Amino acid sequence: MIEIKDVSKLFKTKSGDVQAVDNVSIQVDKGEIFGVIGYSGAGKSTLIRLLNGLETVSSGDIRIGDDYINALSGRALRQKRQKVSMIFQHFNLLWSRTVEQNISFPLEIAGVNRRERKKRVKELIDLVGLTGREKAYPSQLSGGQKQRVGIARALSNEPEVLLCDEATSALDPETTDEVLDLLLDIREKLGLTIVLITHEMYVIRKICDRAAVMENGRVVEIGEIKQLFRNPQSSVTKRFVKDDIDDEETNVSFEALREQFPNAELVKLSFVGSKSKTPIVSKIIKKYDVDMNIIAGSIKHTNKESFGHLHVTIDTSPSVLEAITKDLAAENVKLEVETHG
Ligand SMILES: Nc1ncnc2c1ncn2[C@@H]1O[C@H](COP(=O)(O)OP(=O)(O)OP(=O)(O)O)[C@@H](O)[C@H]1O
Repeated sequence: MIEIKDVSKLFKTKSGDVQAVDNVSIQVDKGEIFGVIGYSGAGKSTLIRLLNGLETVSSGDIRIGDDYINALSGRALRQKRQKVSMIFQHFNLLWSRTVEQNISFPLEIAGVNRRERKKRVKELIDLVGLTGREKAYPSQLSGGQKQRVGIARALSNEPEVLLCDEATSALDPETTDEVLDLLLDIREKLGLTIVLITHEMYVIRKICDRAAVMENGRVVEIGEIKQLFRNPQSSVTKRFVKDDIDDEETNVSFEALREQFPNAELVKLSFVGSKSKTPIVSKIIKKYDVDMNIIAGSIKHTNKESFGHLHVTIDTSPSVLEAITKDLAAENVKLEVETHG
């Protein structure tokens, strides 16, 4: 559906050249929710603006559907933009227009007749759950409702791709969840392909199928969400994953534990999906006759499955620990030693 091939973007500024996007290649399948995550300045905004032709590539190609975005201009580009629409962090609504007038606006520009517009606007209002709020002005809506209007407006011309530019960054956690659920729902109902950029790993985990991690304009890691969480490779991915996983309960103080269990190994067990239900810990305790204490644990959910971590102490010899590590690996549970006893 989307093919970004060897794309670079260089900005020439008075204070020198800025390589905002550096030789990036990404493919996104039809119906996929693909996330791009990175800290400020990583190049996410530039990349997403290249996708809808708001910026032009310095080199490389971007294909969406049958069209090469960099080969389009003028009317052809404007038409393509109707099929590659976008929602924004600050909603970008027209403040003097009501909800229904905002949603109708792109249809007016596209020359859709009044009757058709009315029908389409009603469908979209139902789809995003704003029935009853048609005549409200943006200033009368909550942040979540404003983003719903943004989503409905972006969907008005039946796009193939929806680009989300930090779409939930201005929202509180509960409203973020509502908007993310709406995006999942829309993907389900419309088979839409979604590309989102964010600096929040939570957003990636909650709805994306795959993600790319950017740093200094480059993609440093790309993969399925499960893989990024289970086995992050780059230091920046590790930081994002850690920030998302480490809630207060799992913030284990290793120093205190070392004092409490001076002879034990402190280990982290990571598991995915159904394995979280099998009695792996009790099997290991019985088989090796070892003492294990569960210190902390957490389970997180992605749009496909759950994965979790258990922090435990094991009082045993290095050779038995090695055998346990192998047994667990066969069950798809990763054992990492956190501190040495
Ligand atoms: N129009 C521009 N002219 C010059 N430099 C730019 C321009 N747009 C972006 N940059 C630079 O390109 C780099 C990448 O910026 P970009 O906005 O794409 O990153 P980002 O990951 O989206 O960060 P943020 O979340 O802060 O927007 C930064 O160094 C930025 O200063």
